[in-house]
Amino acid sequence: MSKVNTAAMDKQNLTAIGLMSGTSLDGVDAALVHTDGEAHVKTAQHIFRAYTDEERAVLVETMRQAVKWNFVGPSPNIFAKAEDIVDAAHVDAITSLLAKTDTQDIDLIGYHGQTVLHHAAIQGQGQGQGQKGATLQIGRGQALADEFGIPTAYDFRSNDVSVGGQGAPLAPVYHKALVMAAGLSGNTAVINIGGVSNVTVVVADGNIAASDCGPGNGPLDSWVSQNGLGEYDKDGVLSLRGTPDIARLEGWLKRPFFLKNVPKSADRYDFDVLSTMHGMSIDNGAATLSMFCALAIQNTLNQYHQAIENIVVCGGGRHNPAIIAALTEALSTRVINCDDLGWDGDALEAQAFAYMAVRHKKRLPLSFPSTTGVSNPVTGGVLATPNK
Ligand SMILES: Nc1ncnc2c1ncn2[C@@H]1O[C@H](COP(=O)(O)OP(=O)(O)OP(=O)(O)O)[C@@H](O)[C@H]1O
Ligand SMILES: CC(=O)N[C@H]1[C@@H]2OC[C@@H](O2)[C@@H](O)[C@@H]1O[C@H](C)C(=O)O
Repeated sequence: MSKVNTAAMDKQNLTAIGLMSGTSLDGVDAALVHTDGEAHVKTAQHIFRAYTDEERAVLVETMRQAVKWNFVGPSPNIFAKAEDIVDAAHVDAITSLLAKTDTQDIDLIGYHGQTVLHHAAIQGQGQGQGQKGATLQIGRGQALADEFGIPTAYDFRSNDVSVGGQGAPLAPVYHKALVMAAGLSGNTAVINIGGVSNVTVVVADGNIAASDCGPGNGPLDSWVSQNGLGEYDKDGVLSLRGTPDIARLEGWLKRPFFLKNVPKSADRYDFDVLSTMHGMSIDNGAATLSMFCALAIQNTLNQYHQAIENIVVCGGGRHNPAIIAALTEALSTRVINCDDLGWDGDALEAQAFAYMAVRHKKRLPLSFPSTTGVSNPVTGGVLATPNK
């Protein structure tokens, strides 16, 4: 199958499929975007392809082995099997997306892959002056390029890490485009609550700053599944019944991650608080973890010392009323569900990688000193061109 439109490559607006398999390991989001990689963004269809329980079990085990491997020596054998699963799930996702659209001329695919291990760069005295981090996203860009006959940008984080950046978050450049198009007045924070949470502050003149905040739904998901109650706290039912343990929260918030300056990045498994939760009821544990997510976001926003008029929330955590209530209380302000601005909060990260694929193609920067701590704005991604 070939859907490449090489003649269209030079046009200002390109059509790209963006793909994201996030730290929650719930599945793959695929989204279609028409964009010039700058101010013009027109979003189209989105689909979600869930991982099966068997697939998720392999990915969870892969991450467990990745932590032990720690980037030292040959990578664990399970990585190849996990990469097959990740590639195949993305092929399914693209196939379903293409079946849902009349658009035939796809110029690019932006393939994030699955992060299996992420070590943040250690901050130094100046931007980009510390010790470099390391990051690994599995998923073969060439496999998708060959399968669909569409050039595929992948490995978006390595370049930033190689020049001393945190390698994350990268979505801020897309958040900026959405905020500017929405015409909100005043400063805006876009908060993504996935397995890990992150924020982009877009100030009224268009400058951006960003950082990971810390735990999103990750620890709560682990608590729920460890207690045999499913994959996540659906609609916040458990959290809403419980009472947060303030003393525990105060202790958790003294951990090194929270003492670092923005911009900083995190791995889903950087917050091993579950080992300190023995004896808690399921409901109180869930309530405490929902509030942990909210306080981590508050802690990050406080570092900007800036009035923020609009707080916009996207990512799966916006579906959890306990997290939203805790966030509203912590920030003493109303939070806006991004869907109310006409954004699709479940598709946003996939859209961001479509947008970034186009920026890669145009050699535009993906990250900035104020978003990942790199010394200078840098682009990112590697391009796989179809062999057939
Ligand atoms: N109805 C719901 N009620 C409560 N929580 C929900 C609901 N729907 C989704 N979630 C939460 O959202 C999570 C998925 O969010 P999302 O897809 O944004 O994460 P991700 O993209 O995998 O993570 P990251 O952004 O860290 O890469 C689920 O694991 C769950 O915790
Ligand atoms: C290393 C990695 O995969 N980080 C993810 C993760 O999930 C949320 C947060 O942590 C963010 O930093 C990033 O993803 C988004 C898409 C980003 O780079 O903006």
